[in-house]
Amino acid sequence: MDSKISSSKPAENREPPATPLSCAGSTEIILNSIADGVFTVDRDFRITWFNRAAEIITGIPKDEAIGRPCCEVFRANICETACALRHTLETGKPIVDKPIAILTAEGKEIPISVSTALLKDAEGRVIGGVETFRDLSLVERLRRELHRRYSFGDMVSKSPAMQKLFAILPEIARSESTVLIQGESGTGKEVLARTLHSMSPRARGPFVAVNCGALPDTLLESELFGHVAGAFTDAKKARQGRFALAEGGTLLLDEIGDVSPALQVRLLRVIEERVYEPLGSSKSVKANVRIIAASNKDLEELVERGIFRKDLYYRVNVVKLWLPPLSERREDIPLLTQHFIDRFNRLQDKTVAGLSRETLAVFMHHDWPGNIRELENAIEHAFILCSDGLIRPEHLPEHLRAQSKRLPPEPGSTLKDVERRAIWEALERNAWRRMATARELGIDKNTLRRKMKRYRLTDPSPSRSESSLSDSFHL
Ligand SMILES: Nc1ncnc2c1ncn2[C@@H]1O[C@H](COP(=O)(O)OP(=O)(O)OP(=O)(O)O)[C@@H](O)[C@H]1O
Repeated sequence: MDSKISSSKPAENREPPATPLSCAGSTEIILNSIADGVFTVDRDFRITWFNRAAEIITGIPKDEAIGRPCCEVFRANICETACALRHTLETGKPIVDKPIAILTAEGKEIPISVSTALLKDAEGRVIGGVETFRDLSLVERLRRELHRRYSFGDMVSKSPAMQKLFAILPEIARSESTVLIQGESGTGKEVLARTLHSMSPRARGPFVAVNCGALPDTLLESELFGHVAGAFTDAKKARQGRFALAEGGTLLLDEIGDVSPALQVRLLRVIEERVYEPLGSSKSVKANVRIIAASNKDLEELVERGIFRKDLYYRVNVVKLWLPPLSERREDIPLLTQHFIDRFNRLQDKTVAGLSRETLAVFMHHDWPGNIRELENAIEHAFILCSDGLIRPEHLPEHLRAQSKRLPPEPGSTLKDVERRAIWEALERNAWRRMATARELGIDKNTLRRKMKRYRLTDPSPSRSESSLSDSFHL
């Protein structure tokens, strides 16, 4: 992406122009009428042209800007370390929509996105660079407002079901009732339990989580209740259990549906009477702990099947909260995505701006069996390959990348759009077998081949694409 703007200097002169570049009349009118800031620099990074929006965004009049080094005028947080224009002038490569911050003339920091390109004269010689920039203050304000409206502690969601949940959480947090959180794996049961704890009067006390499904029965028992020295062969010293560690705070019993019948009895007692005995001890210990239980299994069904005690179920099911799977709250995908991008940008000091259109389409079509954890992992994966700009399908984990090839073409209303989509749908119906597809569409196979080439329709399945090539005809 090269930009050509006529220079007032003779083209053969390789020295940076001493006088400002002048845009041809109509170009200048156009550049001054757009909302994006535009400025050009010579090869010494001195500003040679500055449009009206650049004056408005930076608060610096054109006459003051022209001739000065761009870092003095622009005062961006990347000027010293990662100047976008320097990168473009040194590598010849443009930068697109890099989010940065600048200081205005009033000393106010504002977020902007910048794009850069080489500036060439009429003969194609590089005479400097051009930078366009967009004020993101409003976008940022709206984003913060959205975040405020749709967030609750560390959780974000705009889905109606979750909004209802957020509305009752403060009251639930204030009470001492035992809470049961149900939802598929990765839907946020632990983060919800933490949120409840942090909003409760016990917030200054500890939050302790124990995954009851991860330990065998005997270990889990000593993990929960602790043991005295000599309680069993390896118990050289006494050890506190999770109930003791959670004293004065909240204990999350995660995957409670996996607890054995014997241990269910012990849990029932501690929940009912708030006392327990460490292993090997006959002395009862008081437990001042609020209990939150969580399960990705349907406890009611486990009760019906006789796997989970009914009385324990009623004890933990005082307040039941259900977290819907991500596939049932797709409206949350963009919000959660931005939430994780912001978090990884902060943690990894990167400037990833968001998702490309294709990536967003992949995310919106995927079923997310691993729910929010899977989404978070996909974005973390993308951050390995992407430091700034937009996350594109090639940055995604393989299983998602493969899906990007499966997406239907963008809807459109021109005859070409409609034809492209009809061919894609017929190919999908016929598992991308061209003979069968051509037959269904009533066209000859060479016409189908030409149209597939024109519309860039390729078989998304690599293994099949070879066989479908050989079973019908060769490109
Ligand atoms: N509403 C949300 N907003 C932001 N982040 C969320 C939300 N829900 C879940 N997460 C994040 O998703 C990840 C998985 O959440 P969490 O561990 O709480 O799920 P879980 O249901 O307890 O999973 P499991 O059943 O496998 O233990 C965590 O990193 C959590 O911070």
